[in-house]
Amino acid sequence: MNKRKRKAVIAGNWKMNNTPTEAGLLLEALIPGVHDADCEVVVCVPFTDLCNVVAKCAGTNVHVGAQNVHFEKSGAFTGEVSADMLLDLGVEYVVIGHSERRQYFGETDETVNKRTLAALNAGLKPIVCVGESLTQREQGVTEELVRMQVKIALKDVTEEQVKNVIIAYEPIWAIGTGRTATSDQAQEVCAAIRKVVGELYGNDIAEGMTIQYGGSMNPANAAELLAKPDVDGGLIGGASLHAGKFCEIVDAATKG
Ligand SMILES: O=C[C@H](O)COP(=O)(O)O
Repeated sequence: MNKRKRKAVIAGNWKMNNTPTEAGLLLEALIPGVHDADCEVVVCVPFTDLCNVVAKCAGTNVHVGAQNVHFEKSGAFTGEVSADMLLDLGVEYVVIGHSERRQYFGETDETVNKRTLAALNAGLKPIVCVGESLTQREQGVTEELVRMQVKIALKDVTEEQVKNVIIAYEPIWAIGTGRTATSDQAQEVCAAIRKVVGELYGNDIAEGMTIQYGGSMNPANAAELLAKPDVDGGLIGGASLHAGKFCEIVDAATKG
């Protein structure tokens, strides 16, 4: 039993990796390795894997997420997937506003807000990503930027709904680079996020919110990052593609 204030959420973001067949093989190794985890375990997988992954995770403690959702309910939006479609498949979580979507697919704070509302209205739990570029960090605007990203993402989200939101702090310069934020840097920004949530919704809601860190989290640095009081979990990219590494991170969160 760990001493965390909040239950940690360890989410693997597979990004554009793993065919349905490969997903099945990865889960065969992963599921037994996390069965006694004392944290929430989530895998956020490509749309094409969702059906198989939901079936494979049924009856286990592994929860399933998607990596994006469209904000309209239905209609002429070729290539898009709605929140109701995900929910009907048995999906529980959805990553929204990942920096790769902001960088390569024109995602903005406004569309992040629309997707967050669509996910919440359908009953999905959004994992909303925020974070600064290296230039923004060097210019000293990290906190200001992240505050703005959080405020816009949560516009019109009700007090009841925000209890189902997870915020993932992902400094862009730490994603896939092997360059992790120090545990103090991660703590500082996660605490700033909790503060702005407190200003918007009050301290009780802010204290209950799960705030993850993401950016080159791995078995070697997870325990130190997760030991910080405002870091309630991780959004893991590269290391989530290896069952052994992912299980070690889950283990670090379990030991707390
Ligand atoms: O969503 C996950 C993050 O982008 C982190 O990716 P990474 O662990 O490969 O740096």
